[in-house]
Order: sequence, then C-alpha cells, then structure tokens
Amino acid sequence: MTRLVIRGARLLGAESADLLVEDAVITEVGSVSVPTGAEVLDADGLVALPGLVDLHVHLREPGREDAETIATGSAAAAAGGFTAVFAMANTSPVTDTAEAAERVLDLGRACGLTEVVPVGAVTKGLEGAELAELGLMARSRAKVRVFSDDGHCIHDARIMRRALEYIKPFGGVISQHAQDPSLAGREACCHEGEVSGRLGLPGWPGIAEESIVARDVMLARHTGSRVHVAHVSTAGTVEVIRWAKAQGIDVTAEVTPHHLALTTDLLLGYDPVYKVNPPLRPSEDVEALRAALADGTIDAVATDHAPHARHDKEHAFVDAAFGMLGLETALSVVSDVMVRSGLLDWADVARVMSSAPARIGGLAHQGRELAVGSPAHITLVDPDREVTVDAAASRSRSRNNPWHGRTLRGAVLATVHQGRVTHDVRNGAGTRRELTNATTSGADL
Ligand SMILES: NC(=O)N[C@@H](CC(=O)O)C(=O)O
Repeated sequence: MTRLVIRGARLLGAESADLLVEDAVITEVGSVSVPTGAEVLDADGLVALPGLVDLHVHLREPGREDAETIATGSAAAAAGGFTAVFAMANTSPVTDTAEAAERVLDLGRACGLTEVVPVGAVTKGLEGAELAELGLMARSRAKVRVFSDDGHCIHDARIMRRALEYIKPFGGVISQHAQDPSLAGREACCHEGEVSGRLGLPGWPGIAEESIVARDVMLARHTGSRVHVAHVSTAGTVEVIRWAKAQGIDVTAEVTPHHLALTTDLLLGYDPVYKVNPPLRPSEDVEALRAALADGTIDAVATDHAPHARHDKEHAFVDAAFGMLGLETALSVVSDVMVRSGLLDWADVARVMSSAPARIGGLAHQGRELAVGSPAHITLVDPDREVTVDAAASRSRSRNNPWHGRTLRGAVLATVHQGRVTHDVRNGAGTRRELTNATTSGADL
C-alpha cells in the first residue's frame, strides 16, 4: 500500500487539517499521525481543492505531435492542478470512432499524470453532415459522454436535433462551438467593432454566437436533451443562457480564463498570440462573463488550451492559427481576476473548476469533496503566491502563451492524482518532481 500524508492544508469551510491518502483514497481527515514509510507533503498555508477538471483541451495527438502530445499536455495539466481533462476530437484522425476514443484513453492512462477523457466528434470527420458513431463511442471502454465538433459549429439544425435525441438515453451532452458560419466564417478573426474596422481584420460579431445558442437551447427544450455551450464570449450569450436556465432548460456553459481577463484592444499590435476563436471581446462582455460566472449562469471555467507550433502561429495575423495555451495558468488567472476582486471565494473556485465540470462531463469520481472515502484527486494552491509567467518554462510543447510576462497572484503548488503526487513546486519555482512513467520533456521548440 502507498501512503501519503498531506499536512496542515486549509480545507474549504474548515480549519486546517491533515489528510491521509492510502493507495488512491482519502482514508482520514483531521489530525493524522504519520504511518512509517508514508510520504509527507507539507501543505501549511495552502488551500486544498478537489482536483481541477477541464472540460475543454486540445492535446493534438494523434496527428500534430509537433504542437502537443498526450504526454506533454498531461504534464501541463498536472502543473496547472488538473486531475482530469477532456481532450477535444479535432485531432488527425478525428476522434469519431470507438477505436479512436479508446486510443486517446489508453495513451492518457499510459502517461498517468492526469485523467485524459476523450470527447467524441458529433459528426464524421467534423464535417457537419453525418452523425459519427455516437452510440459505439458511448458503449466503448472510453465511455464517451461529451460530444463536440469543437473548432466547427454544428450549424445544421437537423443534425443538432438528431444528435441531441441520440445522446439522451445514455445521458450524453453536446458541447457546441457556437459560430454561425454565415455570420462569421473561418476567416473571421477579430471581434466585429471599432478595432476590427481600424485594423482591417475580418469581423466576428457576437450575434454569430448568440443566434446559435438561442437556437440550441430551444432544441434542448424540444428534445429534452442536454446542451453545453463551449467558450461563451459575449454578454448576449449570457442573457440567452440565463433565460434558458430560468425556463428549466437543460443547458450548461463554460467560459475560458482568457475571455475573463483579456480584451479586444490587445489585437492593436497584430500579435497572433492573441488570435483565438471565439475572439477576445470588449470589456463590457468581459464584465458580463465575470458576473455570469459569479452568479452561476456560467457553470464552469474551461481552458480551451490550444497549443500551436511556431510555424502555424507565427504568421501575419490573418494567416495565423487560432488558439492559445491555458492549462498551466488557468487557476492563477481565475485567482487573480475572480478571487482577488471578491467575485468568487475558494469554495466557488472548487465549484467552477472541479465539481461543476466533473458533473457536466459525467465523472462521478472527480470533483468530490475532500472527505473520507473520496478518491484522492487534490490540488494545493497558495492564494498569495505571485507568479510571473514564463512561456519558455511551460510543460506544453508549444509556446503560444498570451500570459507570458504577466504577474498573477495565486498559484498551484502541488497536484495529487489518484493518490500520486504528479506536480510539486512547493520548494521554489521550477523544481519538478521526476515522474517515472511519462515522457514530459517535449518542450524543445
Ligand atoms: N479555440 C481556438 O482558438 N482553437 C481551437 C479550435 C478552434 O479553432 O476553434 C484549436 O483547435 O486550435
């Protein structure tokens, strides 16, 4: 049996306590006498959260291992405090079969740094025309519950309706990338408004998101099925979701750390690191997103971690790939933007970054309160630690990090996944525990 004692952590709603972890389960909470041979992790002054869960990451394997692999993405996840991440289906080949989903599951398990949960494509090849093998993916070893064509909008209402009907019996959910292609095509790369006009960049109006979300909540009501709105970016979308929830429609939503913190005016320097889909929005939208996360209209924070190799990102703005890194900085951004301002407390952070995403994604063993009998997925946070983000120090294989050089207050210092310490920088920045069964040294670009 492996034993770990976490000493003196601040538990939510309680005084400091020790946690005894035996194998992968919390077996004692309180004042623990250290058993012989146990590993001791001193967590004095650190807040203990249930392991963070990310509903939305791009790990690029298979197909684009030059940008990220499941190993490097898992290492970035562990460094960010995540004990489960949902890997989007827009890989090459696409995760649109049971075999493809099982492959992602197995690669994640082989790394063992975080739980890698495959998201299944809704349509074959993400082409929007024909439903993928949703039932086979759900019944596979991967037990897929979250389906998404992320990167593409399911714009055909008939396909969306059928997908919602199909996934209902097994409790699935469709995570929609809301972007009406007739209002914002793939060329649209800047929030439509003053900045897009000034820079001469193709505009991406909020209505392209809002109109799809409005349609989808009505389809969810019609089918009695469940829809999840990926990366909400506008105040108008928040209004639609708020209305739908008030009607009792089964809709949930996520917001990214970058949409909670960064605004359109960053594009004025044409730096492609700020090119992301949906685009950064003006401060009025950012304010509405923060308020919606605080009042529960938006259920969860999800990173949309989107690594890209230099040769895809370092181009003129219009030609560069969409997307930015997010796994390693998410907790610090949420702490800096939402906790310091008093909009969220740490119990709320546990909800929006752990229990709510675990529930939405159907992971009963994640997001649990840190109590006797719970699986040992634990994230230890120093709420006062200031970190200055250094893109070069990332565990990710890519460097498209919009937070580089910024100082954020609040940081993950250690992560425990299934009772194993998968990340530990308590003794100074950069100290990294050697991990036995994973190759994490991919950052060589
Ligand atoms: N969110 C992003 O900006 N990028 C995503 C998917 C997408 O292009 O929407 C990616 O896979 O890179």
